[in-house]
Amino acid sequence: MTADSGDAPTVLSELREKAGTRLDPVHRDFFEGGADAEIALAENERAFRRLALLPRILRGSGPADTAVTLLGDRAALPVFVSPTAFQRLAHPDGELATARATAAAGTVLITSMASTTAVAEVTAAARAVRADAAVWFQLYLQPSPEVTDALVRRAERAGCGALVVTADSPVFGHRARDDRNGFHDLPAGFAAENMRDLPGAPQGGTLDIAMSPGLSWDDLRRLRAATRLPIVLKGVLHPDDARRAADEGVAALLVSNHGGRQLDAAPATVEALPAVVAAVGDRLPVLLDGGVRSGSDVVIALALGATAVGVGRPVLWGLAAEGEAGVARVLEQLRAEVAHVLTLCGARDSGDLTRDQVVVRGLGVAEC
Ligand SMILES: Cc1cc2nc3c(=O)[nH]c(=O)nc-3n(C[C@H](O)[C@H](O)[C@H](O)COP(=O)(O)O)c2cc1C
Ligand SMILES: O=C(O)C(=O)c1ccccc1
Repeated sequence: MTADSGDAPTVLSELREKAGTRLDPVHRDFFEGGADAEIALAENERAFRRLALLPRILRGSGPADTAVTLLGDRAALPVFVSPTAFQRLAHPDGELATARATAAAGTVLITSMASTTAVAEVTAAARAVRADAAVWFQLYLQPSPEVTDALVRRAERAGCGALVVTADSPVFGHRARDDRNGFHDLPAGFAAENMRDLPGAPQGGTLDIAMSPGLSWDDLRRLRAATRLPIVLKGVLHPDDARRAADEGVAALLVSNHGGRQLDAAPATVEALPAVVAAVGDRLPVLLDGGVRSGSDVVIALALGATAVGVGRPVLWGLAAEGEAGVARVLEQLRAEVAHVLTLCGARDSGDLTRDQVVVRGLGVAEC
């Protein structure tokens, strides 16, 4: 039996399958799952498949250059690692393996506030591989400013180059798989290591990560005043919020629906991207994550105006399947695919791509 057309196995899909055989099914559901009916989760991938790339020809573009600059950090590929929680549940080396592989690939790691390894250990592992490795810290603003401040100091001391503030989680999304499995906490022997020794934390234990619907632009402004680190706002979908974020002095935006794990009715991120780019693309870098599974997906997002894109689950698949080597394989595969697709599109780099090169599949008949 052959796979349905469009479903041929890829390096990433094979790592996903291997991860599935290695993971505890409860943890696999936690990593793979989305909110509610998992519509946003499915649509992130499907929306890329509804788009096509119109190649340009005979442009003499030469070999592709996949490198981009992200907030002053050089990335060898326009793909960064999006923050994902609890990586030690995927592999014993957890966040350390991800940090080493990402540093070796020469791209940016966004490490989660909900990591099972302390941020200082994550940055140390990355820097041991590459002295100038870029690690950014993902932050959920906490209702207590003292707690937020302590987390920011921790990220600063660890040498993080930016704070990535996740703003799409005024409450935790409903995850039906986790509810069914009764998965709501880390198992014994694992902890959210960044949450130790914070104001209000129990002696020897960790403070729970709070999500709060009370947070506002005022809280973001307070954060800006409390740090010199650039701030990336994660979870932007509405162009008016993009404009407001730019007005507030945010350094970059990350168009994201949290991998379909928060608002299930949220649009696919690649469908939300063009309006955000139109609103603020000339003022600050616009990043995207959600559903990126191939070099074509990356190039489509770049042609629509993204500076770079993030991958969440693909990194977890590599990690669960093969540890550090698996994460390295995911990033190398995407780098090679991006280079190949750029060349096939007649582009040396993302600056050669134009918006008109992205078309919607299935609408071509009207033009005939
Ligand atoms: C298992 C898992 C854990 C996640 N944990 C976090 C997190 O701690 N903080 C955060 O901002 N986003 C988190 N996300 C969302 C990712 O940063 C990212 O937006 C999403 O995974 C991108 O979609 P993709 O998985 O299709 O690549 C998580 C996603 C997954 C799948
Ligand atoms: O699962 C998630 O998507 C997530 O963001 C998260 C945040 C805190 C703890 C665990 C997971």
